[in-house]
This record gives sequence, structure tokens and C-alpha cells, in this order.
Amino acid sequence: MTSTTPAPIAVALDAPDLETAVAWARAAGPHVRTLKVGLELYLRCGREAVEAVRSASGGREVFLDLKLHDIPNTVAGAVRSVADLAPDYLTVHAAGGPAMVRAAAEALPAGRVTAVTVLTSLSAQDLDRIGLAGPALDAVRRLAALSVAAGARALVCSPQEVLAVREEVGPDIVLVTPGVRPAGAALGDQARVATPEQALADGADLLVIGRPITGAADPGQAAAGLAAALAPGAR
Ligand SMILES: O=C(O)c1cc(=O)[nH]c(=O)n1[C@@H]1O[C@H](COP(=O)(O)O)[C@@H](O)[C@H]1O
Repeated sequence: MTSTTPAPIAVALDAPDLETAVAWARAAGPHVRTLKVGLELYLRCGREAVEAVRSASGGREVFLDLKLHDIPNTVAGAVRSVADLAPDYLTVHAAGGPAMVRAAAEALPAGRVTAVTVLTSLSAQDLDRIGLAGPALDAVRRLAALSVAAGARALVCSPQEVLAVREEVGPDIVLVTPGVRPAGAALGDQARVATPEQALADGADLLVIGRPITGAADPGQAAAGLAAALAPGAR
């Protein structure tokens, strides 16, 4: 089954080796818009991973998820180090502050610096413990507004906050939601979650989905099934 229009899904290729990641990218590529290279793969395989995944997926968008978080000068240098890989998305932690987000955005004029607001693995209780008291939504909205003002062109938030973030930042910012689980799927370490259908209905532009696809016996079929369920006529 090949989807004609790729679904607004970024498959998280959290693989232990390049061979596995490339096999997942090849299988899922026809059905999804984006492939995500994260810390596990990048730290093991480096720049080669980006090129290999891009080519195995038939030239799909690449989301480089390095979640940079350091002083502005260091982050700017890190972004310059990967800018020639031309990632469509590159993540930084919004909590690094507006000057850091701005430094990243200036170093990647052609790509979307994507600010991660509050990790989807954090529950209200976790946030309380680390001193971010109050509902996650308050911190997410604040970090979203600051990041966009500093030049971020995309934001990561949980699907539970996407409606409010859209109200906060308007239609032009790409809203990316991990923490997406089909009904009945295992949550694993995710805390603030919703189904793919709900995330899209609430205004997400791109759903990050890893284990529900890559942990399936047939990742290509799992990606095709999710893409079919999200096709405009199916919802
Ligand atoms: O930036 C991200 O992509 C990200 C942010 C966040 O708050 N939560 C989150 O889960 N992610 C990433 O999204 C992916 C989720 O994978 P699964 O939980 O397997 O679907 C992982 O690669 C995470 O690194």
C-alpha cells in the first residue's frame, strides 16, 4: 500500500545503528512527509545518518533533532556545524532563552529552527518537582511566544497544548507534536499524549511518531496504516 499524499508524520528513527534506520526510512518513506534523526542515531553515526536517511526515504524532509541547549555563542556554532546538511527542521530547547533561540535562527536562515517547549515525557508532577509549578500549558505558552519572537519558525509541544499554542502564535508557525499514540498503544515514557486524529484536529501540522511505527513487526505497513487513517477522506 503506497499513500499518494504523504501523511503529516515525522517518523522518529531512534535506531541503534544506521542499517536499521535506513531500513525504517525506506519502509516508511513512501507514506510520510518527514524522517527524524535524533540523538541516538546522530551521536552514533553523525552526518552520514542524515544523508543516508534522506536518500533511503526518496528525498523526504529531514528533521534533525539535536535539542541544542547551551549559551548562545555555543549553540550558534553548533548550528553552523550542521547547516550544510540542510535540515528542514533543527531542534533547540526553548528553555535556553530568547538569545539562544535567536542565535540558532540566525545560523540557519534556510531551515526551521524548532523550539522544544516542555518535553512530552514530563507530567504535571514532574514539572512541580523541577520547579515549573502550575499547568504545563502555562509554561508551554510562555516558551512558545518567546521562541517565536526570537525567530523560531516551528515549535514542539504536546498534542494536549496544540490548540492553545496555535491561538498564541497564529497560523504561520509549524506546530510539531510528539506524544502521539494511536488508541490503545503503549505510552512508554510519554506523559502528555493524544491520538494522531485528535492532534491533527486540534491544529498540529506534523506528528512525531516513533515506536508505534518502528516497534511494529512491519514498520512500512504500520506507517501506511497510520497514513491511511489520517488521509483527509478518512477522518
Ligand atoms: O523533539 C522531539 O522530537 C521530542 C520532543 C518531546 O517533547 N518529546 C518527544 O518525544 N520528542 C521526540 O519524539 C520521539 C517520540 O518517539 P515515540 O515516543 O517512540 O513515538 C522521540 O524521538 C523523542 O525524542
